[in-house]
Amino acid sequence: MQLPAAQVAVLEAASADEATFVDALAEATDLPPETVTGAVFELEAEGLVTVSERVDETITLTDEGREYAEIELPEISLYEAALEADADDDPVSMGQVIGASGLEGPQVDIALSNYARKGYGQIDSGEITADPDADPASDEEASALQALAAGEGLDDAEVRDQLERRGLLEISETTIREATVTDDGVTELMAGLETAETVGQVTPDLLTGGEWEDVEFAEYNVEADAEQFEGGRVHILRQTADRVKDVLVGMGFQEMEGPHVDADFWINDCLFMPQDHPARTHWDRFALEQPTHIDDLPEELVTDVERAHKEGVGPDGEGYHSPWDEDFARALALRGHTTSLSTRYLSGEEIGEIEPPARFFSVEKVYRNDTLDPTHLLEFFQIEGWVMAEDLSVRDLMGTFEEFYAQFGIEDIQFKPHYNPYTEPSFELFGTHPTTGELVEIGNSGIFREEMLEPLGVECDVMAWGLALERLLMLMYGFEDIRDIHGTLCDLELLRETEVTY
Ligand SMILES: N[C@@H](Cc1ccccc1)C(=O)O
Repeated sequence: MQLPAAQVAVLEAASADEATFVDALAEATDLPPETVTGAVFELEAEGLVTVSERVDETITLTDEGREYAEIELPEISLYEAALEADADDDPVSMGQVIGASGLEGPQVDIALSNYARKGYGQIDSGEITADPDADPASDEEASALQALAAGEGLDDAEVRDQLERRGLLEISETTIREATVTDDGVTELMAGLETAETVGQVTPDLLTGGEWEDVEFAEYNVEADAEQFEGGRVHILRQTADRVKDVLVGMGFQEMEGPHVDADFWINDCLFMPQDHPARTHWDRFALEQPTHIDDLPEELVTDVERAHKEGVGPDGEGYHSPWDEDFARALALRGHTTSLSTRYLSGEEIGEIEPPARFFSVEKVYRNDTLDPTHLLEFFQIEGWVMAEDLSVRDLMGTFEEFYAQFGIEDIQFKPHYNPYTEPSFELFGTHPTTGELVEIGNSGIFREEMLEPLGVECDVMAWGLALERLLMLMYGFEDIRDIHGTLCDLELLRETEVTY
């Protein structure tokens, strides 16, 4: 029998009595392991050897993991500082405890995001408590890091996954293959093997000399292990945002654009949000220090909005009967929702008066001073949208959402009655998380009230919404913590491997 040189060498080096590792065959034949792997598969295809394989895992600590194994986990430092500050009796200021803990930079985030999860205590609105019964000495993640640093293994899969997610260890997998010569292989070996010359690479000489016509070319081995390349790619949030835009354009919507920093007038007053509404003080807006106020507001609109706030609209109108201050409306802030774009467009300020029927959307960033947690970020993307047409009803609103979300494979939208000062009726939207099965709030919506539309000069119905792009991603890709896709704690593997297929 004639076989390529590598196969002859491998078959001769292998044994019929026991399985031989590819690495051992590589050493015995003096061939690179990938060549041996290729040869082994080809011999298997000829029925001359059998191949068995298993996947071996090696766990190694990252630099950060090694650091925590030596010093301690940031959440433990935070816990110790909180205990020291007597946080087991009363909640104490988080800033003070962080200062005392000696944690700095990203470690603060890391400590905060693991603290409550691991039962060290609670963090709420700038205050921290420490559970006196928590015991850092029995912290499973800390013990696992120490065991790994000491060269021991780690069997607890849950702890291992958690540490991997935290980027404290890396798991690499290698496929180990072994070959055993079959009876047919033995027969061929006894009969004597001849070496067939094969050519792996076409050269200019082969081509110009015409030799290529007579040589035998080596076959491609598509199963050989190859190096994995991790190039840059578009973030799944961006990919999904682009997809959302495509879907909305497909549904007949036009895109709105506008300032990230805007006057409260456009963000709140035009939405019939009373100036003493708790959200306007406690919504923790990010105010601007420089400049503090907008220069221009359309005068006539200011008068009409003020009147709606004070007296309401129509003959039986009811306003808020509370003071309305133009200076307050001129104050600048990072927008807490993109409904500021909707008020700008509806007022005619952006592209002139809009005639019904019309549909507009934006997929843009908004800013809220929330507490960072698995479902809340301080900056996130809102899918804003509105439809202006005669005689709109809640059926139109729900139908639009069903059509929109179905494009992303989400077919079980649920609605809950809600309240917004600017819509009546109002609905929150929920979807089911694919892995936890929990209901996740994904948006807020409603039909704009007269008190909002009349001053803007809109004479027909407008239904509108603000949906959370990141929450849509959670439903689509099944991750449970928004920080898996954003920021310093993101899950690189998830970002690398998630296919955006819709
Ligand atoms: N502005 C609302 C969303 C919304 C927009 C338009 C109408 C109703 C609700 C929010 O941020 O939650």
